[in-house]
Amino acid sequence: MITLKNVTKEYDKGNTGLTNVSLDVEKGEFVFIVGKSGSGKTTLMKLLQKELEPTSGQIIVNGQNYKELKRKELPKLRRQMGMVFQDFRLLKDRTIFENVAFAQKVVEAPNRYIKRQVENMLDMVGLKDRMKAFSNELSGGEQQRVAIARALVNHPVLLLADEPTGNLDPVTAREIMELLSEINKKGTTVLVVTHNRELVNEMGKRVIQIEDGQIQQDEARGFYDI
Ligand SMILES: Nc1ncnc2c1ncn2[C@@H]1O[C@H](COP(=O)(O)OP(=O)(O)OP(=O)(O)O)[C@@H](O)[C@H]1O
Repeated sequence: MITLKNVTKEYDKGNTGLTNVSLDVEKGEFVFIVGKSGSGKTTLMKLLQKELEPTSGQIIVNGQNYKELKRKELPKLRRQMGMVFQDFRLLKDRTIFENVAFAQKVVEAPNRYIKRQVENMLDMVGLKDRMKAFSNELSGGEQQRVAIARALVNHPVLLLADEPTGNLDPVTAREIMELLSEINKKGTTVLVVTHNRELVNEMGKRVIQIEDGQIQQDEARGFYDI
């Protein structure tokens, strides 16, 4: 699903985001990305979204070599990926339904189809009965569920989550991580950047540890031992 070959990302003024990173993630995997602040985790996520270009090396996601991708093919690539962030990033003046439907409107699906899809997604995250509420009427955990529904409504093959539990209390964080795990069990490949040591150690998933822009450790049933 994801292949990185000798990927280096240097920022202006000589700051290095990643150095010579090679990595393979198979379809259907669940992977935690851990590492200290400034180690390069967000750089990796941005490279995968093609928000940043690597200085050198190759990135191939879902069979698409980023170097060969034309600008007009970018929206299609992005639709194959769902994104979830620490700060939820919902539209505050819109209802829950509209927040999720918005992602579908972008692909110009027919209204009846949109309604069914949005309701299915909100049902999956346990918020169908709140779909007329506004996002500021929801708790942090509920807002993150909406963000997850929005990320999945176009049926992406890959879900990228950057610190999805960073703003949540421990109980809610566990619920959100379990939801991501359930989504993964249904077939979506999931990458989660996190500082949540307890949940990483509990869940027994693959853990890739990044240190100073390089992969320090990559273990199938890893631990967060930084
Ligand atoms: N836009 C930028 N311009 C210059 N340097 C940058 C830029 N973005 C990141 N960096 C540098 O690249 C390195 C990796 O940063 P990155 O944001 O990927 O780390 P991170 O592991 O996501 O950190 P955190 O856990 O704090 O979010 C850091 O040294 C950072 O200062």
